[in-house]
Amino acid sequence: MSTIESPASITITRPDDWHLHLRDGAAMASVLPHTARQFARAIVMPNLKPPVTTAALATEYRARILAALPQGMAFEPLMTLYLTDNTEPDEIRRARDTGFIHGVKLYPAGATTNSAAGVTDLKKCYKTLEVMQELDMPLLTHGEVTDQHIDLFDREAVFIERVMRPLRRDFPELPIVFEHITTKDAAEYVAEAEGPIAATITAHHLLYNRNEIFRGGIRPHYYCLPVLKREEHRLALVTAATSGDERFFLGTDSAPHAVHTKESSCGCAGCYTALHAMELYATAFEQAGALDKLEAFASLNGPAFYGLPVNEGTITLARETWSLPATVPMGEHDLVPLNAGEQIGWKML
Ligand SMILES: NC(=O)N[C@@H](CC(=O)O)C(=O)O
Ligand SMILES: [Zn+2]
Ligand SMILES: [Zn+2]
Repeated sequence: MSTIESPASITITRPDDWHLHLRDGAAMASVLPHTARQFARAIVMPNLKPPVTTAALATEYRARILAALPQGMAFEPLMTLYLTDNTEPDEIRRARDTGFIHGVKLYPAGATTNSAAGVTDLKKCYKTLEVMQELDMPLLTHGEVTDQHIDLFDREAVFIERVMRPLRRDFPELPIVFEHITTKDAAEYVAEAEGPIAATITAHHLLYNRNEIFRGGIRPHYYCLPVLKREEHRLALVTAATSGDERFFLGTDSAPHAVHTKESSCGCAGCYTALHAMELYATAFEQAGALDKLEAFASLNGPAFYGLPVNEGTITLARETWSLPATVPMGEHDLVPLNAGEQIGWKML
């Protein structure tokens, strides 16, 4: 692609989303076309109710996704399993045998949306992790400790010390994706660690710091987990994403929630960006003067880590201003996308 700083458009290899929430049923049917328009493939998170804990459940979930895909749209869901204290090692073998399950997700119990069935103590999973390491099955981590005594803004940094370092010492060959990193600590850890480790970065964590949650009042659509951090952390994430380091790749963490569950006295965590993800990433990369690094981050580094082919075909993003809708349907409800009603300066054609 072009390396000119302010091109009228950019064309890159068709990208993938390496961290996505699609939900299920009617909600999934409403949001799926947004992602399928933007991305060829996505790593589909397993935090349904009940969670996707077995290869059989993932097989059924995948079939429901493919059945909901509008005619003429090409999209490949890359499935994941939800790790629990009781996941059997043989379940990993069954998952590997499907050929379409590409990772096992660690949700520390209580860390985020639908994580109640998550892992209480990683030591309980060691036999299963051994098989994952043997089969080269990536562990995808929501990297926050759940200790209520730890300040919310410090939970990712503490996770590195309490969970990630011991885990990587015990399983040095296990491929790990540190999902949706939000801190300088995580960006530096991933850049410097030995062995097979990578990280996904969301568009909203590249564009916003924590002020955004409180600008002019409390703004629930900017609340996600891990929560937005200080500006110095945002800058470190931009540096990592635009560095060309192949350990960093795109994961939107687009997380649809019905509007009434976010605009509430105890609102859910999650930002919806599936509608305009590539436009947001282009904005962030342009601000950093690094549009020429967008293709590696969005389309090349993820497949290399997961051992999958790079997509065929391209997408074009044009410098064109358009407005995000105030809401979009989500099953029988509506959701409010991030940047609802705002203008954005790039448009995916
Ligand atoms: N990111 C979020 O704030 N929410 C995600 C869960 C997650 O990725 O932690 C969701 O499922 O809604
Ligand atoms: Zn998460
Ligand atoms: Zn997520």
